[in-house]
Amino acid sequence: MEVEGCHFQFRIALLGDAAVGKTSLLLRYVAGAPGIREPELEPEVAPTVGVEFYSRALQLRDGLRVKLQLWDTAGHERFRCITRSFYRHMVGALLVFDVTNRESFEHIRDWHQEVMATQGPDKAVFLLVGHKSDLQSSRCVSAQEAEELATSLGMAFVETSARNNSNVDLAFDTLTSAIQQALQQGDIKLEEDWGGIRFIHKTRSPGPSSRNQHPGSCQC
Ligand SMILES: Nc1nc2c(ncn2[C@@H]2O[C@H](COP(=O)(O)OP(=O)(O)OP(=O)(O)O)[C@@H](O)[C@H]2O)c(=O)[nH]1
Repeated sequence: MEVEGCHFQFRIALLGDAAVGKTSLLLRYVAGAPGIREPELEPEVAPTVGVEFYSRALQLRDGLRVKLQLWDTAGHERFRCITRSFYRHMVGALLVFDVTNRESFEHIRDWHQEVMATQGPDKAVFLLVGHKSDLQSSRCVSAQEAEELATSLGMAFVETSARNNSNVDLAFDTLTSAIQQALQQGDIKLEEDWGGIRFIHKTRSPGPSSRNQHPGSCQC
């Protein structure tokens, strides 16, 4: 995979039932980017209407630079036709449930199925996220059964808490690395007319020895 002077953009969505904590998880992740001060307290968040957009840049293990375009989707059923229209344009999804809400866990297969039905099997990489892990006393989904579900669906599992800032970076890093691996192995392919992954080439500025080349510009 070419690295120097180039980077990728990965489009990733957070999917899951209403109020499982998708916005809080995403706000915590975006606030944790280098140079951004962490929020002092988890803010009271309003339910998402349709889809909202965020981004964060990442440097991967081998020096590859990735810009994550992050889509926060509404969990409520009445927005489903809007969120569905985004599935085809993403390469990764965090399937989020609330460890204190059994129903949200039971709906994970439906979320997965819905994306697969829209996208086809070779486009999306998933991560199962058990959120609100700080609420241990009211937990009703064990880590073991979540692991089993993740394995049966062919994805990794991470438990997170926006309140404790626990494993937030790990969740996004795990998904990003899995996308990178799928790309390197050819399981996912770059396609001109598909926005899930964009390859952004930043050409060098012309030096004395490159006078005949067209001056390049960064398209990011
Ligand atoms: N204890 C605890 N509460 C959380 C955590 N993350 C979010 N919450 C709370 O859960 C509630 C719902 O959080 P949101 O982030 O709005 O959930 P959402 O999944 O984006 O909801 P929709 O936009 O309706 O789909 C809010 O009251 C949050 O404060 C967490 O890690 N721990």
